[in-house]
Amino acid sequence: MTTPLLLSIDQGTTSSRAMLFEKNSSTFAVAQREFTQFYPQSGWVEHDPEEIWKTTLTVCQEALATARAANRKVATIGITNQRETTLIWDRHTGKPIYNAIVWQDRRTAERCRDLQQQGHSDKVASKTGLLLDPYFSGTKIAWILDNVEGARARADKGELAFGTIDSFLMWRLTNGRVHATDATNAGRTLLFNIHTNSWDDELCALLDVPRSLLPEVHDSAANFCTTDKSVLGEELPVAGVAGDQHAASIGQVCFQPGMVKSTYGTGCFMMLNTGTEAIPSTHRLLTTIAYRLDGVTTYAIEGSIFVAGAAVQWLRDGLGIIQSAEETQSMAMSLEDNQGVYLVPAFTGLGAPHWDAEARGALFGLTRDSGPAVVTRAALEAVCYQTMDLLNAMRKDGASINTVRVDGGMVKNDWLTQYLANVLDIAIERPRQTETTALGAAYLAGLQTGMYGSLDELTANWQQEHEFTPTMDDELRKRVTAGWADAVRRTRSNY
Ligand SMILES: Nc1ncnc2c1ncn2[C@@H]1O[C@H](COP(=O)(O)OP(=O)(O)O)[C@@H](O)[C@H]1O
Ligand SMILES: O=P(O)(O)OC[C@H](O)CO
Repeated sequence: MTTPLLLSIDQGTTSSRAMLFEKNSSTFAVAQREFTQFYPQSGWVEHDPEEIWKTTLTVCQEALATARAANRKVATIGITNQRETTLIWDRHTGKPIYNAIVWQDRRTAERCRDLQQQGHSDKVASKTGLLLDPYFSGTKIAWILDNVEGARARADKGELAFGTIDSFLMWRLTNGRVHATDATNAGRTLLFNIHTNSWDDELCALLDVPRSLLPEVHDSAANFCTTDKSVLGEELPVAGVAGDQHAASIGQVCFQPGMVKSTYGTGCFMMLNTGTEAIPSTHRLLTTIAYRLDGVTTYAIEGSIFVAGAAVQWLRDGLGIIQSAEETQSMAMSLEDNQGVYLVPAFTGLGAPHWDAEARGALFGLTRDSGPAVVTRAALEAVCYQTMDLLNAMRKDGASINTVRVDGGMVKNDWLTQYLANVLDIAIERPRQTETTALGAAYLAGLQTGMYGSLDELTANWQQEHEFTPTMDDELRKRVTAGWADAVRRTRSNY
């Protein structure tokens, strides 16, 4: 008998994807749909929750149809999702009361500044590992409650539910029977104490979020729910849930302290496993729950960059200077150097280690000769320099890092991955299976349902496809990284 497949739902910032994996981590099928990004005001980013649901349902149905056509059984579902993105819906109808406010959205910057000025930063950091930044869910929840007519009163009456996207999908997959999330997603709300592993009343009061809104929090591998037959045509257990960056760490099998992965999707997120100890960063990185298994929390230090692949999308959809993301590779390669041009893609502010919500993007060093290729190259280079800033901050925090495992949509770009090795001056490992986010969620579900007996079994599945080693001379590295540092300095809101 053939081994059953694992279905992973990867609800990302720009697309919803369903992937079927074999037990050995190879891909059996993929279905994917992009959806609309809404930018209603400067610094605001929203998604239509019904479009998120519809695209997710469609890709799941397509993947399940592929399995059925091949006479293959699907054992379980894992869910992974864009984190922090905030939804509030009516418990009775399941209808969201406002669009999803996306993690990149900056509308609560002023509220965060007020909280900082009132002296709440240290308390929030010590309980949540996070900073008071609009990136996280807490202030977005309060914004919806205070700006949608009647919402606060309905929340006080217990009529509304809050969830990150995983929570919303489980609600819909079960026709409203289950309101749950996992510890990694809960840990990104500013309301969850990552040391006691529970919602924190003091933080809920500080951010003005009623406790009645919040979902039940489980381990990342747990019996979350069983899908309703009327939704997917069959009852399937959802047995693994994790925020996408945490899932990517699992897919990259970063189970040992000191192991690092960096994922290049819409944003870029670098995560360093620090074991069962939560280590506070002294260089403006986040302390986060890497995963929670069997009630034991493994922690990580994370560097978060808001714009990576999003810069490539801007070249395509905003400027119209490329037709497809793939073209960026040949355009970057067509130039011998960057001609002194730097793009700081602070479209929605700067994330780690700067945390400057008011900064906005800038291009430096343009001349009359600067054309599409140099701007394209600057966008790719920016992704690498930003990763370098994160690596340096991790090193200043005391980490000893010799290799970085990379994944996500952008790392198919060999030029980018080589340039990353060049500016970081370390080896970059690209795995055979680069869909590590979806894979990580599948692994969690497989662990819970007994398909895998241990983390070691997952580790044995990981295979390197290519190692990129540095080829840039020190002098050039010094020159380009100094050029970047100067561009960032001039982009800061306090410049
Ligand atoms: N060959 C490529 N070169 C550069 N960027 C790419 C390439 N292929 C995809 N991308 C970028 O990667 C991103 C998609 O990665 P993905 O991991 O699917 O993102 P997400 O999960 O955030 O939606 C897009 O922003 C796209 O522009
Ligand atoms: O959609 P991605 O892959 O860029 O990930 C989004 C992150 O989870 C935001 O924190």
